[in-house]
Amino acid sequence: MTVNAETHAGDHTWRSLPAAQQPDWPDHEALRDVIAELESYPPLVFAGECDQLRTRLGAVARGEAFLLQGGDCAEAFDAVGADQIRNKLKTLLQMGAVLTYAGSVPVVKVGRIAGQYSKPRSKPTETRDGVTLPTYRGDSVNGFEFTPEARIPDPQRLKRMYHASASTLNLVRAFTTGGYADLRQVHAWNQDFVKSSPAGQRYEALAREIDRAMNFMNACGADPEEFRTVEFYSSHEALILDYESALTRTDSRTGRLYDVSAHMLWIGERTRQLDGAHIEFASRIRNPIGVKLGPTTTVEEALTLIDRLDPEREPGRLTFITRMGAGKIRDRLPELVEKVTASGAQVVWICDPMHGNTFEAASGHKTRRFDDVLDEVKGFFEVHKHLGTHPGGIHVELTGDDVTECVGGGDEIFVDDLHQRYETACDPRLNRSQSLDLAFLVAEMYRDQ
Ligand SMILES: O=C[C@H](O)[C@H](O)COP(=O)(O)O
Ligand SMILES: C=C(OP(=O)(O)O)C(=O)O
Ligand SMILES: [Mn+2]
Repeated sequence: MTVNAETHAGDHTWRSLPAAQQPDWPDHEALRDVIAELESYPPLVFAGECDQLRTRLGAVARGEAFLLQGGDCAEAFDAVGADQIRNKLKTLLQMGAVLTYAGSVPVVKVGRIAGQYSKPRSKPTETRDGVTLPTYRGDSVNGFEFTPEARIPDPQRLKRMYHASASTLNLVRAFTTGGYADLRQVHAWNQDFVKSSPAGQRYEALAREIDRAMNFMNACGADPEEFRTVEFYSSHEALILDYESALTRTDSRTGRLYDVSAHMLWIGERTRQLDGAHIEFASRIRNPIGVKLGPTTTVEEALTLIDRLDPEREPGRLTFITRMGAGKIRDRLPELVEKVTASGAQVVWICDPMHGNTFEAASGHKTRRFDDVLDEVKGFFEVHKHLGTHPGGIHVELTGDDVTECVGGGDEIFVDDLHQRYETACDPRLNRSQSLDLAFLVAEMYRDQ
């Protein structure tokens, strides 16, 4: 074990700085008790695993690998079931297989999973039929149900977040190392899906090619054990700093701090203020860090973020997750990439084509068009191709379930279909077929690069 769970050394320099988007906990004593309890809990991940992910992301930064980061917008406590977790994982593994094989590139797989329970919101309250209540801020804070009781922030939920993360991660580790993720199962991940969907059929054809390639390698004497397990990492937005800092521990090997709630943490668009608590917190931990960059990001901000978060200029430490919107990426991204590259920093650039493309349908559903998502990814590839830099990956909101939350895709979903299976607690996710469609299209773009 590489983390000494006994020496809790939660870092508290962030406490003197303004922290955006923190819950208004009504009972501070209860919060203090919860923090003390969380501080005694064992780590969910080990420092050495975070270091390994940083090494993998270093390869992405150098242009030798591609990052696939995806999962729910908001995980929910009542969705910690084997089927839902397996479906999500299956979707990510299928996307990974498509990108690796069709894109001919090693893929680093990171889930928005086992900790993605906290949401920043654009408004503090929500009004329905004349009733105004605090907004839902994720299961770690309050309940989704639209009642005054459910919407009161309850610090006990932070402990449920820990336990839900632990159960999820345990299952993810079992699936990814216990044989289910064996590349020889490449067809099995597609059963129940193939017949019904064009994306599934396209995937089946690719899986047959992968089979042939593996038979060839076996015949050449390659070790089949190589394909038995898959490296898979967890990540979430580091939003509720009381939780993240309670899970920050000193690594006994190096004496440095790691947030052991996930392998990778990212700072959101709404909390990345240079003089704010979130960036301060992120600057103190050794995990790989992501920062979301929206369309208003200036070159100065990007360069200062690098100075604060990656002072040693270590490839793999810092990932910029751009989320400009399909209409803005071709205009906003070039200057950022150009100036950051000219500064000598080697960050990972990945594209979140979801958060700049959200709109409200006439039915009131928050949704995204598959075509806008695709267009933003295209813009991302175009910009990097033009500058001769590496399009390092994608960051997507998806689920393995057959939901109707985003419109378009090969198995077309129309605006009028949205109500059918609209299950997200926050933002609209790509369903399995839309996710696979996207993976095939991204693989083509990567190959053309
Ligand atoms: O990912 C989450 C959302 O984009 C974020 O919570 C803002 O959503 P809102 O505008 O509905 O509050
Ligand atoms: C809130 C999110 O994104 P952003 O910070 O980019 O708005 C998210 O990733 O769910
Ligand atoms: Mn979201």
